[in-house]
Amino acid sequence: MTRASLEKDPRDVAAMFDDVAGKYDLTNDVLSLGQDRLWRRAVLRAVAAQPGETVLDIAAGTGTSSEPFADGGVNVVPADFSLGMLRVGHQRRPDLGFTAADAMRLPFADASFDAVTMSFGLRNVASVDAALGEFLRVVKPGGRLVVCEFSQPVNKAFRKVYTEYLMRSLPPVARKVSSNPESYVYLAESIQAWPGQRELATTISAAGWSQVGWRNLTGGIVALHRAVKPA
Ligand SMILES: C[S@@+](CC[C@H](N)C(=O)[O-])C[C@H]1O[C@@H](n2cnc3c(N)ncnc32)[C@H](O)[C@@H]1O
Repeated sequence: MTRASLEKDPRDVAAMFDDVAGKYDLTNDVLSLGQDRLWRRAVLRAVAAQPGETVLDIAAGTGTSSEPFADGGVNVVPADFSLGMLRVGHQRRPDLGFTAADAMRLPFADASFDAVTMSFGLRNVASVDAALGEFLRVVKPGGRLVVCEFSQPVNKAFRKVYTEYLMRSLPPVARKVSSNPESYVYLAESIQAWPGQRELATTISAAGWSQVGWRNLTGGIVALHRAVKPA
């Protein structure tokens, strides 16, 4: 994945995450100024999994987004298509059943999960519609979808400061802490190119999901979109 290219060829995306896997969690903590921990707790609450339910955490990476579920006694399946991320995840949490899977062609039967969640993954898939369709297929009727993704700060002045941080401050910091600084330039550019809250909600509805809504976190830097599969 190069600076000039925001084309999301699945092989390039997987290779980029293979490359950053070793330092992924450290870099995340530094660049989000620790906010990522709050976002993960919010995802857990939004999914609201009951004991005995099974949740697919797709694009789970090193499993950091799956851990709150596992630690809360929920059956969580962390799945990702970057073998490098899965390897680091397995070293960190050998108790989690890491699974190789592409969000656009999931290796799971219809209606196998009570909920599907995806944190900071949807922005990277080549076809958002294909992924949303696959999530709908593998979740049970009445099951939930929770997407946690970077979004648009709602306050204009805050949005300006944040855009400065994203485009000017983040790349030099990433250069110091990451093994692949180019990937953090891609991060900044892909966030800028990503649709806002309302537009993403419309895309989720168009894919067949009902009761679509969202909640902003950290002033809209991140949005949690929630939806239900029609019964
Ligand atoms: C920014 S990381 C997020 C990891 C984790 N969910 C978290 O919150 O820390 C994005 C992950 O999405 C994965 N990914 C991107 N496109 C994917 C796809 N089509 N299928 C499966 N995983 C994908 C990448 O391999 C990477 O591990």
